[in-house]
Amino acid sequence: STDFCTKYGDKIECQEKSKFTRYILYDVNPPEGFNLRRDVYMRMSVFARKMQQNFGDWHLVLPPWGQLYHWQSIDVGLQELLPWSLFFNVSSLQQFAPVMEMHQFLQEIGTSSLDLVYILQHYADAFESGKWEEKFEVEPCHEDNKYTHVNVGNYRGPFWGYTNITAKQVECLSFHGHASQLQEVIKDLDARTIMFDHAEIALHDTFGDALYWKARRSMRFASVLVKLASNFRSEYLNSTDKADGTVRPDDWTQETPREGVLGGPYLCAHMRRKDFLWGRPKQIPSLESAAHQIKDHLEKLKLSTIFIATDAPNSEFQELEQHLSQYQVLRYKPSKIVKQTYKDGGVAIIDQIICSHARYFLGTYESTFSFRIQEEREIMGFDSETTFNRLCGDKEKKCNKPSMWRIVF
Ligand SMILES: C[C@@H]1O[C@H](OP(=O)(O)OP(=O)(O)OC[C@H]2O[C@@H](n3cnc4c(=O)[nH]c(N)nc43)[C@H](O)[C@@H]2O)[C@@H](O)[C@H](O)[C@@H]1O
Repeated sequence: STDFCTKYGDKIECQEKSKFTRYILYDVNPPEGFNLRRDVYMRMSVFARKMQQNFGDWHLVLPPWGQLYHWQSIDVGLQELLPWSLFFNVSSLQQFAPVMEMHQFLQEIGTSSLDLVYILQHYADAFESGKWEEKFEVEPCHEDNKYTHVNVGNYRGPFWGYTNITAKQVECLSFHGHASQLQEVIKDLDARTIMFDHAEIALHDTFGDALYWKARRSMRFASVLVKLASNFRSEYLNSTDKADGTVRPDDWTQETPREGVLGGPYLCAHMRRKDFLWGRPKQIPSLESAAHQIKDHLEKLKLSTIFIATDAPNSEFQELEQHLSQYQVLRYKPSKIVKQTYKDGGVAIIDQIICSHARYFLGTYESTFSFRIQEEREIMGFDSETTFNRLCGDKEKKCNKPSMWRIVF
C-alpha cells in the first residue's frame, strides 16, 4: 500500500499508510450552543471509533470550546480555546473513542496546516424528494463561508480561533446521511489530517441504542465539577450520594443498569429563559405560572426545597423566589474563583449535575440543556416519571410531556 512520509529536519521517514496515525478534526455551526455540541460530539466519536476499528490508527481531535453565543459573562476572562478537560473527563472519553485534545494534536503533528477541510452542506434539494438516500459529493459551495484562499495550497479560516492554523485544500461536500457515511468519504484518501466543518449535518448512526448510550455514558464530567456540585448538594440540599442512592463506579464501563433511584430531597426545575422567551413564547411560562406549577409538584411530592437552574438574570430569579416565598428556593452561585476557572460552561455543568441528582426534575420544552439532564438521570437509574417532565406555557392547551428516551445497556 502507499507509504506516508514525514520530514524531520533533513531526514525523511516513511511508513505504511495503515500504520500511520491520522487525525479527524471537526467544528460546528457557530450559533449552536454547548449542549447541541455535546450531541454532535457523540456522532463524531462513534464515527472515529469505527474508523479506528475498520481503517487503521485514526484519532478524533476534540475541538476547543470558545466564543459560544450564550457564554456572555464578562467577568471571567476570555472564554476561548478551552480544552475539553476543563469540562469533561478525557480518559473517560478515551475509553469509548480514540480522542485527543487539540494541544496534543498540534504537538504530535508538528505542523499547523491541515491537509483537507470538508465543509458539509445539505443537498440543494435535500428536503424535496422525500426519499431517504445516503449520498455525498463534492459540489460548489451553496453559501458563503469563512475560508479564504490566500495562495495555492493555503487557506485561512476560523479554525476554532487559532490564527496560526491553515489548510491546504477546502471543499464543500454535499452530504446526506449518518455520520458513519463519513467513513466512505475518507477511507481511501491519502490525507493525514482531515477536518469536517458543519459536522452537525451528519446524523447519528443509530439513536438510542446501546452504542449511542455507551458514547453518552463515556461523557463523564471533570471530577472537580462533580465535587463542586456534591459540596453544594450536601451543604444546602441535604443530599449525598450515599443517602440518595446515587453512588456510581468511577469507571463508566463498570456501570450497570439500575432502577428506582431515590435522589436528593429537592425538586429541580431547569428554567430556560433569555432567547427562549422569544424563540418559544408559547411553551415558556411566565414566572408566576412557573411558580404555580412548581408549587403543585412540591405539594404532591411532599417536598419543600427547590433548586432552580436557569440562565435568567437575578431580577427574574428574585421574582420567582417571591412567588415561592413559603419554600426554600436555591440557585447555585459560584465563587469568583470557580467562575474564573470554570467559566460559564463549568457553572452550567454544575447546575446540570445538581439537577440530575434531584428527586424530581422539571425541564424546559425542547432545551438540549434539559435533555442532557434527562440522559444523566437515565444513566443513574431514576424512574422515568421523575425525569421526563417539563414546565408548560401559560396558555398551552395540550402540554405534552417530553419524549422518553430510555437508556439501553
Ligand atoms: C434554540 C436553540 O436553543 C439552544 O439552547 P438549549 O438547547 O437550551 O441549551 P444550550 O445549547 O446548552 O444553550 C444554552 C446555554 O445557556 C446557558 N444556560 C441555559 N440554561 C442554564 C442553566 O440552567 N444554568 C446555567 N448556568 N446556564 C444555563 C448555558 O451557557 C448553556 O450552554 C441553543 O444552544 C441553540 O443555539 C438555539 O438557540
